[in-house]
Amino acid sequence: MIPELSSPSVCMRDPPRVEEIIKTMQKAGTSTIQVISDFDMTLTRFAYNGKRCPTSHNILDNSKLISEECKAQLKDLLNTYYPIEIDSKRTAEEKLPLMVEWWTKAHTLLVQQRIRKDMLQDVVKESDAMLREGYQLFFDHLQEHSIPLLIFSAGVGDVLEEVIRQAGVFHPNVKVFSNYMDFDETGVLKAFKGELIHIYNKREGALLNTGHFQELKSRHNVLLVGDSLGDLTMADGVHSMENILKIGFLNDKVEERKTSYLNAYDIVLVKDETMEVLNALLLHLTSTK
Ligand SMILES: Nc1ccn([C@@H]2O[C@H](COP(=O)(O)O)[C@@H](O)[C@H]2O)c(=O)n1
Ligand SMILES: [Mg+2]
Repeated sequence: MIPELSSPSVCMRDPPRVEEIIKTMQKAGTSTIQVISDFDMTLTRFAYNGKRCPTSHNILDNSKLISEECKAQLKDLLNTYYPIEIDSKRTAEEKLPLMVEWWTKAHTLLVQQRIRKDMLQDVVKESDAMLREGYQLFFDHLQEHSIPLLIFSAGVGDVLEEVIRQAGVFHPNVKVFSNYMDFDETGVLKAFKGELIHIYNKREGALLNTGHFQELKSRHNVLLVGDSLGDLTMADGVHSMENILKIGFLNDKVEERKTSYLNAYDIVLVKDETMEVLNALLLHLTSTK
């Protein structure tokens, strides 16, 4: 049906079921579809030329806005908590309080750095942030077909918005739900706004009062894209969902995590830094034949 689904990076637990969902969604038409995607390591690359690409947090962590002492502290946090985040032997329940601890400590350190809002543009420009190859087609195609894209991220909203703005793809159909910085009247970071979003609370609760899914209540077919098992709850608030196709990028610790990803995601893209499969799927879903 879609040749790209036979590429070596694609793994599926139940290919006939995937085919059935795709057929049903294509038949229902573009006006019934919405896309919900994670940001870091899903819309952005995990690595380039053998080197890790930064998350929206790391873009700040590695920037000129952060003192050397604070950089070392943020790196220590990353070295302590990231292995826990991707540890396949620990349950989500075990990890949750530790993830809250990571995010809270990192945000406290960032606030202490008195980051200036007007510097964010430069910091993103000077960073190694990279959207996945094929991002232009992905964003433009969704926009052309008026398909809403919700980016649901536990990263830093102001930074990730700047990444997509600088890439020229922050189209009107894109909404971002993330951790936003709160600046004082002089433009200096004083806190993070609202309820903390970390990788294990991406669900209805966080979006409940925003009216987002209420506005999209006629879009019963969801394409969910993520890179963490925590991303699987991003569509929990969708009204009367009829079909959901879950696509997961498996970037790191592939052998240890493959089984759990195959059990949770319909399509698993293993060490695939591109949006080729996702785009082929979108082109198929929006075709009329
Ligand atoms: N201080 C932190 C906390 C988290 N991260 C990474 O960000 C990712 C979350 O963002 P999503 O867009 O993927 O929701 C998460 O996977 C953490 O590894 C970080 O880099 N620094
Ligand atoms: Mg992610």
